[in-house]
Amino acid sequence: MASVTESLAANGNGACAAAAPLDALPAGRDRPAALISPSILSADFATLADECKRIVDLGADWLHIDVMDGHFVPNLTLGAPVVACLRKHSKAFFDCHLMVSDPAAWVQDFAKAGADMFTFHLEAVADVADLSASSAHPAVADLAKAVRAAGMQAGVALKPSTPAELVFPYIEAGLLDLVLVLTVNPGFGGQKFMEDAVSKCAPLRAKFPGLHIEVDGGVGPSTIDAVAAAGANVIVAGSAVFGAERPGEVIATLRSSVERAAAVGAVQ
Ligand SMILES: O=C(CO)[C@H](O)[C@H](O)COP(=O)(O)O
Repeated sequence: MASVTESLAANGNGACAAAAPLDALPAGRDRPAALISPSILSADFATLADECKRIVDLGADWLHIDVMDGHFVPNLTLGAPVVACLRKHSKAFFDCHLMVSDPAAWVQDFAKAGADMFTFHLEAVADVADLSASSAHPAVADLAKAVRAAGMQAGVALKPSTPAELVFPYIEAGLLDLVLVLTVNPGFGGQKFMEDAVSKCAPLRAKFPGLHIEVDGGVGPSTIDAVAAAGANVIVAGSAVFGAERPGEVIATLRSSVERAAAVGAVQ
């Protein structure tokens, strides 16, 4: 699997190239395809395998799996054993978001369980005060490398209060496949979308045109246009999809908003 930086190098858009002005990006330049990743946090856990199949059949590209340890966030969900059970029923891309205090402890278990993306929180691995926009923190870099070495793609998640620039060193070093921008404080589905937080996507998209930028929290038909305009291409939606009368229509609405924004190319 090529890393983001390898892909950028291959298509002539090195990650270190000067960022284009936000309003001057050529239409669709290298932005990865729209991917809709419904969060199974809002599914009926009693029939999880059936819920996963239903939502993939209705057009979901990935399945977003929220893992919470009751410590990093004040809620408990599921762990690697449940992912392993789901893997027996689904070939879908498992987009796992680890809201846990010690993500390094779970890399091998999630790899064995069949996770495809392992996204850990920057704030769980180092004190935000010790992070910098210009140099990589060894604990974060080592964890991203360990995720890749275990055969998964590596993602880093940012709480709403964490600046986007703190993740730049790891993208520039070619260590990340995805950055997850939280637009709610992590822990629960069904919260109100924080519009301020989505503005973090714009500098990421301007500097890293080929990066997967995922937005999660309060995303649905009424908020997707702001998310898409900011440059996100991977869309997580829990209650808006699983709570809908016609989830397939919601998935299609989310996708077409991202595709429209990518065709225009600008980020706001
Ligand atoms: O990470 C999460 C919460 O920590 C969830 O993925 C997210 O909040 C999705 O739920 P909704 O779309 O209902 O806001």
